[in-house]
Parts: sequence; structure tokens; C-alpha cells
Amino acid sequence: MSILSLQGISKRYGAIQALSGVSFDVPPGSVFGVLGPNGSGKTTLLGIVTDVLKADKGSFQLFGKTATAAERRKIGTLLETPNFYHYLSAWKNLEISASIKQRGKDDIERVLRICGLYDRRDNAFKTYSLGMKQRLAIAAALLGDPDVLILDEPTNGLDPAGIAEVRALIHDMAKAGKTIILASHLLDEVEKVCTHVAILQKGNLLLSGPVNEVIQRTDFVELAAGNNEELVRLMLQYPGCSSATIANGKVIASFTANPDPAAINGWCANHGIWLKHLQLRKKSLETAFLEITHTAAS
Ligand SMILES: Nc1ncnc2c1ncn2[C@@H]1O[C@H](COP(=O)(O)OP(=O)(O)OP(=O)(O)O)[C@@H](O)[C@H]1O
Repeated sequence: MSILSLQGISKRYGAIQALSGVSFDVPPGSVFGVLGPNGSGKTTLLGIVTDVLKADKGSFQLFGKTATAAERRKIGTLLETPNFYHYLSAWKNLEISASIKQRGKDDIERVLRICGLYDRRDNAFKTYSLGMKQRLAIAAALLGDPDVLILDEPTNGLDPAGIAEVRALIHDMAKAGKTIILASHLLDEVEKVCTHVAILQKGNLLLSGPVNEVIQRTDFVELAAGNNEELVRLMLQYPGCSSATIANGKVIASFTANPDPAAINGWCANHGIWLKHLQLRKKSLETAFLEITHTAAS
């Protein structure tokens, strides 16, 4: 059973079509990244799922059921950095968050410990670093031990140390069996923390599924020989080689399936070309993503 299942969600703001018939499923235990550039509809989508906004069309189910207040209570959300009181301590701020969520105070110690803030619980919020502030926001989302967390751009505005802190926290929560749905425009974030991804562009869903399946990052090979022009001609005859070009003194060869460097080396030697350089490389996630969005736009 999917944790969240969306069918044909559409939303328009006046002349702007923010979402157009978006459908995908979030499997249990996944860290599901909703990825897309600024303005692609990520926040709108999370707003609909958390009942902050209403869809114009389409439907969705939480835990296999039409979402009611009972299902929503199983979800912790961080849609924007909450307005904590600057002069109050982390503990006091979480007491307020707990009472807004109509939850008791008995969970505050647990969430502060998970987020590594227990030792700083009595310090005023204003004395926290940005990373600690964001971790406190996640602590507030964790009150009541929800099975599912929805986080909108959880590392937004953080420095590398803060980003690493929040990522470590997401990893820990995923290990503890939580399903995490997070919106991000950072490919790096998706690559480092997500198991699944849905890619949005201008409100349209381009792709969704497990990261390794959706974002095909076939290997390519970097080669060099005494005569690179001759090497290009030879590689273009190699079974499964889809392209071979020279860049920066190296021959870059792509293939229809993942290439075997040993077989390439043998093939070249058998054809009288001795390689000076042979390296298997992976297309960066960024290149793969740009290809996906470029293909969709053209
Ligand atoms: N309240 C609103 N009124 C009018 N247009 C809106 C409103 N909220 C969002 N939009 C527009 O809808 C589109 C999708 O916005 P949304 O905030 O959902 O995208 P996003 O992917 O979350 O972007 P970002 O990464 O910048 O947060 C954008 O064109 C945005 O300008």
C-alpha cells in the first residue's frame, strides 16, 4: 500500500497553471524527493497534500484512504521555517508547538534528543545557528512520532555544515522506518538522501520512481591513444557504441548499455591501437537531470 497516492492533481492560480494532472505513488519507507526548479509546483503540491490548499482537479489518498484528520495526524510537516519565539528556549518553543498540535509535553525530550538539541534545550532560540534552527523545526514536525514527514526545502538557506546536519537527521529518520517526502530544487540533495524521486517542470510531472531507475546515468568511457582520430573511427565500430568524440585531448565514448572497459581494451589492441588512457566514468546527476528537462522542453 502506498503512503501517498496522487491521481491527476491540478491547480491553477489565475493565469498560472501551477500543477497539471500530477500522479505518482510514494512507497512506504522511502525518502521521496519532489524535485524541480523554482516555480515548478513543489510547494503547491505539498500544500495540497497537507490540506493547506485545495486542488482544482484530481484526488489523493493517504495510507490508502481519503485523507481525514486522523490520517493527517500521522504526518509531521515542515512547510516553511516556523515562527519560533526568538527569546524563548527550544523547550518552551516546543511546548507551544505541542499545544498548537494538541499534543502533550511528554514527547519534547525525545524529539530534542533525536535532533541533537537536548543539551541546548534551555538556550534561547535566537542563540541557535541556522542548522540548529532548522533541526528544531524538524523536531517540532516529529512531535507525536508521525510515521510520515513532509519537508519543504529542509536545507534551504543553510551553510554546508547545516546541510550536513539536516541530511544526517533525514538519514537517521529513514533508518528508523519513517517515510519522508521532501521538496527540493537541489539535485545533490536528492542524490545524497532520496531513494525515490518525482521530477516536476512547470507543473508537469516528467518522471517518477526509484532514483536509480528514473535517472538513468549510463557509464561512459574516456580513452586516449597515440592517434585519437583513428581511435574515434575504431570506437564507432565497437558493438553498442552510440557516440565517440574528442574533447580536451580525450576520446569520450558513450554506449547503449553499460560498457566493459576490459573488452574495450582488448578490442582496441586487436585492432592495432594501444590505449594510453582508459577510464570508466558516470554521467553526473546534474547532466542526467538537464537531459531529462531539456528533452521535455524541446
Ligand atoms: N498564491 C499564489 N498566487 C499566484 N501564483 C502562485 C501562488 N503560489 C504559487 N504561485 C505560482 O505557482 C507556480 C508554482 O509555485 P510553487 O511555489 O508551488 O513552486 P515551487 O516549485 O515550490 O517553487 P520554489 O522552489 O521557488 O519554492 C509558480 O509559477 C508560482 O509563481
